[in-house]
Formats: sequence, structure tokens, C-alpha cells
Amino acid sequence: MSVLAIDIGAGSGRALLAELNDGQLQMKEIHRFSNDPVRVNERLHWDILRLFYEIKQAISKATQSGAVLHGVAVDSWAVDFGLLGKDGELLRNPYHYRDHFNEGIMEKIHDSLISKEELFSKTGIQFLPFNTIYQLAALKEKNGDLLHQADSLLMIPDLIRYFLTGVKKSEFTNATTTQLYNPIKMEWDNEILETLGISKDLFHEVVVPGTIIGPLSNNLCEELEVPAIPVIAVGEHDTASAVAGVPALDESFAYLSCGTWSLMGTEVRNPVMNKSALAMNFTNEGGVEQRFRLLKNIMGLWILEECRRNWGEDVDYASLLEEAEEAPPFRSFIDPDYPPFLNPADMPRQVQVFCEQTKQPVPETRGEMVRCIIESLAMKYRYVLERTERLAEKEFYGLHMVGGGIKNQLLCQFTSNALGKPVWAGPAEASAIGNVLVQLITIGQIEGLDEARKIALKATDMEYYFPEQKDEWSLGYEQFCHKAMKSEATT
Ligand SMILES: C[C@H](O)[C@H](O)[C@@H](O)C(=O)CO
Repeated sequence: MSVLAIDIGAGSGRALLAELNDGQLQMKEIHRFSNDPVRVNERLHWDILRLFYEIKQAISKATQSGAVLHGVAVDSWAVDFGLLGKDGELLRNPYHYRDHFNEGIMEKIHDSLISKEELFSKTGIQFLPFNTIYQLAALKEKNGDLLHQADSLLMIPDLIRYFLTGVKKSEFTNATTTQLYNPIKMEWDNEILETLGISKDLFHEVVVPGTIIGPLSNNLCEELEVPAIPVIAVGEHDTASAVAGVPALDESFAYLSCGTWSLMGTEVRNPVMNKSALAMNFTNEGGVEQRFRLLKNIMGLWILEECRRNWGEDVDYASLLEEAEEAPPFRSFIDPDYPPFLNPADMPRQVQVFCEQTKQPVPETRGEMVRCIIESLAMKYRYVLERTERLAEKEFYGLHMVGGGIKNQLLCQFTSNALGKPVWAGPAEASAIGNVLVQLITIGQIEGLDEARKIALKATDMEYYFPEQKDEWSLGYEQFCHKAMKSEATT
């Protein structure tokens, strides 16, 4: 019984054809495509119709390979959405969360409409300026017309699933990232929507991961000449699928999902919505089997990707990492979550500005810059893991690192050094694998998540990193906290 997993990240998408044979997961990547946001005048859009075209290619390739598909499912990044008109048509290409359209809205909302304390007590979600709630408030302020025309709001995977089936449903893990969903009541929070003046009629029934939504639409079956393959809602927030794909054998473990973003935290049975979680700006995003992901967003490898884009894409990663290894250690640090790093015009310059403003040596060479970024990420991982342990009231022996970022072995080693703990790295395709595993659970091939993670471990070539130069890195961490994190010293 084969399934097809479509995983769309901020930079690229992939389709994995998979099945379970004698308890062994067999997977084959049958389609890979780039995900290129499109700027039109000032606005930054996702090219959603192109992404749907690529997904149709993947379904064709899968069926032409002779596989009999018992499920297809999509996962992608969070917070972004599409609006449908009363005719069921997409009103416009969804905005990209890095668009400057949302700037200043979060402060306005909390100064005038609802306090952070009240919003956190209802949603348990971290405050990030691009959360769906602020994107909607920005639309209401700057383009209320569009909201009037709108009949439905669907998150990116919900929207693609609607294109596949014609059925409008919202999936739980992604719904929680909107900061409009109440995990205690397990429903959209109408009081928040009322306060913001956003119609609750835009929102659809929320389904949990493992729900079969329905077959591919007749139109699509005819167009692609494929059977009515069941479409399954999995952990559609890619980080939720990544956490489902973590090959952990312990009930409680620490993970770092490392890609464009770094998401660090642990898995809990109930959301942690106390004063400390609010003060440390942690989030409680929904997980598979109704678990919750207590985590924190860290800006991640986006900073390095943007430097590389600025220096020219022909600059290969390997030589950048070699130059970084040769650069002097602990020369200067940045706080990766310094807000201007979200989408600056010139990332290398922005890193230099941070070092100038904090009176640290300014990285001049690419090696110095890349080392500064990777060391700072590793130190921030320690900073966040210590706070995760405080909130979870548990010390973690080591860290599971998953996602494309584990291909950066220097980052994995520096992370182990900074934490002073072992790092177990793999799988790189955790989101796609988590997507596959939830489909296989849904069609009865695997009993549940715990068994699925054992199967993920068997299917993964794990890499192990052990801490080196512990004393030097502890001193380096003090320098990081003093130089780069002093504005956050209180949390
Ligand atoms: C905005 C980010 O996409 C989101 O916070 C993150 O969790 C994600 O979806 C990473 O792919």
C-alpha cells in the first residue's frame, strides 16, 4: 500500500512515494521543485498555482510508476493563507509572511484591542509579527474590501487540499499557528475574531491529523487520468510533520527542526500557557495524536541563505563552511532573532550593523561572517534549550536534530559543543517522512506515533555528534549572552 507525501518548504518542494515492507519503510523521491516567491511592486506573493501544477506532476509521476496510491497528503510552512470568494475562486495569490505589509500591526493590536496576556491565555501562541492574526488585521486596515469579498480563509495546505478535492476543511496543527485557535476549547476563538472585527464565517471545521478528507475531484482524475486517490490531512504544518518524523524512542525528547527556520522545543500532552512561557515567548503549536509542540522559533539558516544569495548563488556551501572553519572562533556574535534579520535588503550588512551596534569586532571576510552566524545559531540553540528545560521541568540528555539543515555538519558539531550534549542528527527529510508516517497510520499500516518513530529510526542513517572543547564553548556562551543577548537578559 503506497502513499505520496508532498512537502513544500520555504525554498523548495518534494514528493516522496513510500510504502512499508516487512516493517521497513521504503521511500523514493519522485519529484522535486523550487518554490520561488514572486514580488509584484511592493508585495511578495507565493506562486500558489505553480506549486499546484508541480503537485499534479508528482501525482502523475507516482501513478505512472505503477504504484497504487492509498493516500496523498500535503504539508508546508505555517501562518500564510489564501482567501476564496463566494464563487469558490482564489481572490489573489497569498502574501508571503516576510512581506513588509504586516509591519507595526502587532504593536497596534496590543496597544488598542487585546493585551498579549489575554491573547496568550486564549491561544498559547508566541508573538511573531507575521502570525496569521496580524496579517488579517493588516488586511482589514489596509484593504478591508478584500476581506468583504472573502468567503473562506484556508491555510496553504488547506488551500492545496481544496484544489485537490473541492472540500474546505482546516487542519489542526496549522490552525494553531494562526493565533486565532483556542487549544483549551479546541475551536476557533470567536471572542478574538469579534475583537478584531474578523468574520467567524471565514473559518472552517478543524480536522485532526489522520483524517481522510475525500477523494481527488472528478475533474482532477479526468485531467490526470488517475483513480480517485484518497486525500489525507496529516500534520500539515511542516514542523508538525517534522516532529512526527523525529526517530525518538523516549516519551519526552528535545528536538531541533532545522531548515530555513530553526524550531526548537519538546513535545507535551497539554499546552504550557503559564506566565513563564509567555515571558519567554514560547509557543504551543498543535501536534499529531493531539500532542502539542512546546517550542520557540529561531531565525535559523535563513540568515546564511540570504548572505549566500547576496554574495551570488555560485558561492557553494562547502567552501563557505571551510572558510568559516579557518576563521578565528568566538570573535563576534549576533542574536539571530534580532527583528531586522527577518527580511533586510542586505543581510551581510545587517550582520555587520548588529556587531557595530553591540561594539563587537565586525565580520569582514565571508569566513568571519559565516562563522559568526553558525556559532551564534549554536549558542542560541543552547539559550532556547535551557528555557525549554525550565518550562518542561526536565533536563534532556541530548538533542534530536532533523531537517535539511543537518547537512551542515559544522552547525551540528557546533550545536553539540554549545549544548555540551550529544546531537543525534537525522532524518534530513523529517517533514516528508512525518507526512508519510501519519498517512500509513491513517490507512492502518502502522499502529500509532510511537511505533512510527521506531520505524523512522530504522529507516534513517543517523549521524552522531559529541561535544568538543567544552570549556571554550562555555566561555563563548557567556560572551554570547553578554554581547548578543543582553537586550533579552531578563527572559
Ligand atoms: C513562519 C514559519 O514558516 C513558521 O513559523 C515555521 O514554523 C515554519 O512553518 C517553518 O517551515
